[in-house]
Amino acid sequence: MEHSDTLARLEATIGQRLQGDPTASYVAKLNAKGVGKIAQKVGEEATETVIAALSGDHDELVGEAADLIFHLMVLLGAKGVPLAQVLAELQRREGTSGIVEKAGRSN
Ligand SMILES: N=c1c2ncn([C@@H]3O[C@H](COP(=O)(O)OP(=O)(O)OP(=O)(O)O)[C@@H](O)[C@H]3O)c2ncn1[C@@H]1O[C@H](COP(=O)(O)O)[C@@H](O)[C@H]1O
Repeated sequence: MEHSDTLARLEATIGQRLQGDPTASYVAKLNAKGVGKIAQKVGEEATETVIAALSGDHDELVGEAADLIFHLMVLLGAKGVPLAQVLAELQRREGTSGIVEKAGRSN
């Protein structure tokens, strides 16, 4: 199965589950707690990803990165931001340099 389709399938599943039964779905349970709780989970998973990168092993980092991306996808879904819009923004940046000239600044 193509990995490139995985995020699209996950987005569709999350979209179906957001308003689902909180006793049967983690996505529905998290969404029922509000966007603040989802955002908090993204922050926690980001921190765990950083810790895994600095002191964990390869598999730990893979797992934490998956948790982070999943929770970010839930946040985007809850906020009504289509993944395609984020991918379009990344595509727009393709070929541009990440180094931006800052006039009058030396750092
Ligand atoms: N990819 C995931 C995924 N990754 C992690 N998790 C869940 O995220 C939770 C994170 O664990 P934590 O210990 O940090 O959080 P918690 O203790 O459950 O919750 P809090 O204490 O923070 O409230 C765990 O319950 C994991 O099972 C996921 N749950 C669901 N998915 C995908 O979402 C789909 C829909 O899931 P449901 O909504 O459960 O049907 C699934 O088919 C999967 O594809």
